[in-house]
Amino acid sequence: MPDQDRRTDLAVEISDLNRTFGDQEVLRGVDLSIGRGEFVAMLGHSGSGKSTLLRVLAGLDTEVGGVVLAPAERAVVFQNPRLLPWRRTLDNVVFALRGPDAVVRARDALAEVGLAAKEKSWPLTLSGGEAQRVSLARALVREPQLLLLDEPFGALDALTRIKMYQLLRDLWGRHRPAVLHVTHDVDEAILLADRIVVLSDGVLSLEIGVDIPVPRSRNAAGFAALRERLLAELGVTEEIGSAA
Ligand SMILES: Nc1ncnc2c1ncn2[C@@H]1O[C@H](COP(=O)(O)OP(=O)(O)OP(=O)(O)O)[C@@H](O)[C@H]1O
Repeated sequence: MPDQDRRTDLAVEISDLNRTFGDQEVLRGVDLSIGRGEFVAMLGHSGSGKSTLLRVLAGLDTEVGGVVLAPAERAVVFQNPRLLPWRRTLDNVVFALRGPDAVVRARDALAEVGLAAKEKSWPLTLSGGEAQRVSLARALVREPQLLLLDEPFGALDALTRIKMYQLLRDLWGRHRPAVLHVTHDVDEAILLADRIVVLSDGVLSLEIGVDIPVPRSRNAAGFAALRERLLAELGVTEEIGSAA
């Protein structure tokens, strides 16, 4: 995968991306661009091809058709924090970092996610939210131009999630990577993203800007309408308890 042309305003340019597994066409003619520093959320049903697309952008899958341009400096955060259990928290962030200032940078990154006091802790002693904060620190300490998030808050409780939204927005504001954030959560996408795309059976079926001023809340004007639009695109209705 070639490096993105540094003269453009785009961090990611995907055109006519196709991926098949056997005779299953998992991604079909996907076109997607992400601007430098832009925050894009991707919604889609289970099995629609979101993780496949993310893996392609991460450079983990090259068996594809079409053109994919993405920066070499990229980092991925998964639903499972994937910390190395035999390394203390700080050593997990230092891991794979080069240079004489690696430890200082890792300490700064841990402080940024509010975990300076946990640098000597073992990963198994951290809460789920703390472990995911370490995972974010490990990703951002390398100052990636592209941050790929694969349902990063999917395993967290609802209250921790809300705190993580704030943290992620703050981190993004300070470091300004381009972000592709894969989620099943429509509210999460609206609260966080500049633009939302919907992947339906391997095809990008909707692309929509989020025109709600920041700071955002679920009560903001336009939130409910956008939510309805996205749920309709996903083919979901929310009338729990209505007579069948
Ligand atoms: N390595 C693989 N070999 C064969 N099929 C695969 C492989 N990876 C993904 N698939 C198939 O591609 C389709 C899309 O999978 P993918 O993981 O991208 O979906 P997803 O939208 O991320 O789903 P979820 O939201 O459940 O994580 C699925 O039908 C899956 O079985």
